[in-house]
Amino acid sequence: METLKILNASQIRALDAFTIQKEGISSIDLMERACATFVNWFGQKYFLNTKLCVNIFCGLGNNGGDGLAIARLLKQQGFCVKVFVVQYTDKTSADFDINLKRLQSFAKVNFIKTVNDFTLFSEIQQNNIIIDALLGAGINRCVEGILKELINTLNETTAIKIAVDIASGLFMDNANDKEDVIFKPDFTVTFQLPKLALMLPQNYEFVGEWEVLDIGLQEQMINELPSYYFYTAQIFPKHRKKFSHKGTYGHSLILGGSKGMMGAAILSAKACLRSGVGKLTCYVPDIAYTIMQVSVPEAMTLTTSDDLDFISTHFTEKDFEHYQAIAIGPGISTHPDVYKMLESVIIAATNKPMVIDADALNLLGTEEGRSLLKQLPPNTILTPHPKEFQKLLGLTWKDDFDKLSLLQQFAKKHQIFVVLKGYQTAVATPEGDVYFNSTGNAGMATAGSGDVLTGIIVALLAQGYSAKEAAILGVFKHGEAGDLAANSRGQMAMIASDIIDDLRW
Ligand SMILES: NC(=O)C1=CN([C@@H]2O[C@H](COP(=O)(O)OP(=O)(O)OC[C@H]3O[C@@H](n4cnc5c(N)ncnc54)[C@H](OP(=O)(O)O)[C@@H]3O)[C@@H](O)[C@H]2O)[C@@H](O)CC1
Ligand SMILES: [K+]
Repeated sequence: METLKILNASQIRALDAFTIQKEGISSIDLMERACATFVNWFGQKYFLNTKLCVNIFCGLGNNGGDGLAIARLLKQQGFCVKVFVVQYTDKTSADFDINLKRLQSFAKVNFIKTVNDFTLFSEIQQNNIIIDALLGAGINRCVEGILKELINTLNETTAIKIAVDIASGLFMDNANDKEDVIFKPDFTVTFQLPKLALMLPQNYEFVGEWEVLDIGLQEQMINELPSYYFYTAQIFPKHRKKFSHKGTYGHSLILGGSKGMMGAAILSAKACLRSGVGKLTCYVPDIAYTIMQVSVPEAMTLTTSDDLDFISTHFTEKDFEHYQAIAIGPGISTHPDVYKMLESVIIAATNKPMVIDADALNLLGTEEGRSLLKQLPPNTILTPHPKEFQKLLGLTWKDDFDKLSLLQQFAKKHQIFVVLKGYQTAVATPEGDVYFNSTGNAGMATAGSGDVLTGIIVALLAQGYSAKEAAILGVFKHGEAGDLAANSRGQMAMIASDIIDDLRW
């Protein structure tokens, strides 16, 4: 698994200082390196597009210093560059001063002191670019005064907007107030490591697309610095052995379906079979026996003869002895008898890897259901979307940072894995770590998508992947398949079955 660690602003400052000391360079050299990397990225994106006018807005700290160095380097490459320094205070950083001198030796720098000076850039048009180097990691309060006016004005232009390191006004490690004024970039180009603020849905319009540029900060220290947060850049499945048979890859049991919701169980079953499981048994309501047999011929099907629309069986440990992993939830309905069934499964599944989804989560998210949470076998995987997670908690959150912290506490308290679904799905571990996913797209916000994920995860559990591997790898491959489906049809045309069709292992 390739992950990027997410560090907070003060850790990044320490990493910065350590790199400077370890390499025996000065901070201006590191700034130059970061800016050269940025300009290289920019050049690849807008290669020799000399019609573009690049308007760079600089603050007075090191983020502003970056802006000045980027201006110089872009100018040297033949880009049309205009530079605006906002004088909101008299205090400047040393590296800002050096870069201002370097730039002024061969280019004009415009200074903005009041709103009247906004006429200096009034001609910024659609095909132009705005680079935001006003404030970066050093932000410690919301923006006010001239900075606020400027950011509001820039946000109104139709130019392509790029933030250096992080959008000005956006806090890296904690929540902004709703009223805060923040730059709204199309791209955030951030140095070395992703930042926590980039992970959370509430910040989407203040992040845009984002990319990390490696500026060569010391790996050794990155590895040593503690963090709860990681970004899963890549993860691969294990190789299948040449001398293997279906018994090698485990037997999954999916408990799913009820009248009118058999599709959910079918999608889980198909996704499970497409994810390398050796054998699959589906336990479905009596009325759905034929539906399942016909829809998924590769799966074995079990049922009762009670003529019911839902599963109301009371399971015991013995019922599960032939299975390596269990999934429960897709389409099971929230009938009170189904709750009793779920309770029996949770009690009987001690020591069985298990994934719990959909209606099973709705049942656990009731007053009565929440008391069952403490009986969940350790390492059970829950896969709620935010609404289901809210029910499981029995309370709501102030903002996404608060939600994240509640997620960590919940996973720790119950010693389980929680897959909080959404863009950049967060997988929380019993240790309280969180892995944000890098694959997936908005086309996956469609009925049945979650059922597919459940099928993938239970297949991986049955094959002997640990709960952590199954959750992180499952989420990653689910998103990757979603990206393939979106590439071939477009996000709006995608349905959950396309995600199954596009699974590649
Ligand atoms: N780390 C790395 O690896 C590298 C980092 N690099 C770059 O350095 C950037 C960080 O630079 P930085 O520390 O100088 O902070 P920056 O964001 O420019 O702020 C400057 C000062 O503004 C102030 N201030 C705070 N909030 C404010 C507000 N709302 N409104 C007004 N003022 C406010 C506050 O000072 P205060 O007023 O509190 O004394 C603060 O000190 C980083 O994002 C990256 O671009 C690269 O060059 C090289 C590699
Ligand atoms: K910025």
